[in-house]
Amino acid sequence: MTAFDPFEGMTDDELDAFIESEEGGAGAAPLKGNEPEGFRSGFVALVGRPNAGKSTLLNACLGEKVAITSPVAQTTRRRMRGVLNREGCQIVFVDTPGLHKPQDSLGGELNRSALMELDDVDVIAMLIDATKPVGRGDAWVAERVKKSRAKKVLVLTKLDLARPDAVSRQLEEARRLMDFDDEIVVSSTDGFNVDGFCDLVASYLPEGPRWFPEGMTTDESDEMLVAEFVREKVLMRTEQEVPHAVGVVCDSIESKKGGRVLAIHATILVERDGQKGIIIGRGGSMVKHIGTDARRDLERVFGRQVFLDLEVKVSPGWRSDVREIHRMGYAADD
Ligand SMILES: Nc1nc2c(ncn2[C@@H]2O[C@H](COP(=O)(O)OP(=O)(O)OP(=O)(O)O)[C@@H](O)[C@H]2O)c(=O)[nH]1
Repeated sequence: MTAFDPFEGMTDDELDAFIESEEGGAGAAPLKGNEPEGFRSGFVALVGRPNAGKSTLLNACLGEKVAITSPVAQTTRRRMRGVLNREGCQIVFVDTPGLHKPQDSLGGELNRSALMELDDVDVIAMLIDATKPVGRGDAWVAERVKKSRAKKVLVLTKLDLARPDAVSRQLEEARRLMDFDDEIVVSSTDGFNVDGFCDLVASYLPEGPRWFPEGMTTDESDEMLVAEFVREKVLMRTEQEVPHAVGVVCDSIESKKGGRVLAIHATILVERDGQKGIIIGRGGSMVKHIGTDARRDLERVFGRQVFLDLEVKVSPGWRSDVREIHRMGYAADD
């Protein structure tokens, strides 16, 4: 069962080429389509500090939610691609984990995953939050971005929250970080300049055929979408150290009742018994809320009724175990 069939519309030869080239994308062969002359296609990485608004901008560009978002820093734990097909171009956005000073193995792996993208894309959109002072964190990101040969676009986010004088100040500060090829201010929640942002990055893409079939929105598997939507609901409903200690694995997705119902089992992993108690809640109330919230989103994504069974387990110190981090699908090479 797949919600987004990544292979839809591909010939057998294209499928072989796609599989051989490590899931397609940067470094892979483009599809041989019959795009009109002048068709543009390429990769745009969204990078920046945690919470800068990368995943929210990705969802706004695509017009549907494929990446989870939350007020908790370091929500994104995987490099995720979102494909936007417009007249005359295909933009493959690459959402990356926020770049930050790592506190544990998970943080280190997240940085590595984000940095790996920088050399392999056509455009880097460096996002800076209009409401937070441009600081050492942004300078650190800029130093890494500078080394890439990609075109560099400064994107000032959350315009709806900032005063006009603060926006001008912020732009001046951001321009000092590096010589950007272009700049734009956006509000992803209001939709302000989201189309303009797509036009701008598209203008820097090289001419060439599509990289992904037209009907495809994301390269995430159904299992990963389930795990991420469940994790988002945990982030929304819990506080303090709990969100960072949570990992989610989707164990199974079964089609039932002639395909009308999906029975999904997922495990929420935490590091300590106390965190398990918080996730389960009094009389199981918290995990029930998380399940209800996630089920609503998943029914929309999969377009059918979902039965979601959640289990909570303790896996001490998983964030310090690189193998466990990768098994859960977080960070580079996954
Ligand atoms: N008001 C407003 N809030 C925004 C906007 N863009 C993002 N946010 C909020 O900012 C918070 C962080 O957004 P994300 O998109 O998750 O940020 P991110 O850069 O992907 O974060 P990491 O996963 O930590 O790297 C969320 O609470 C969003 O709702 C915007 O344009 N306006």
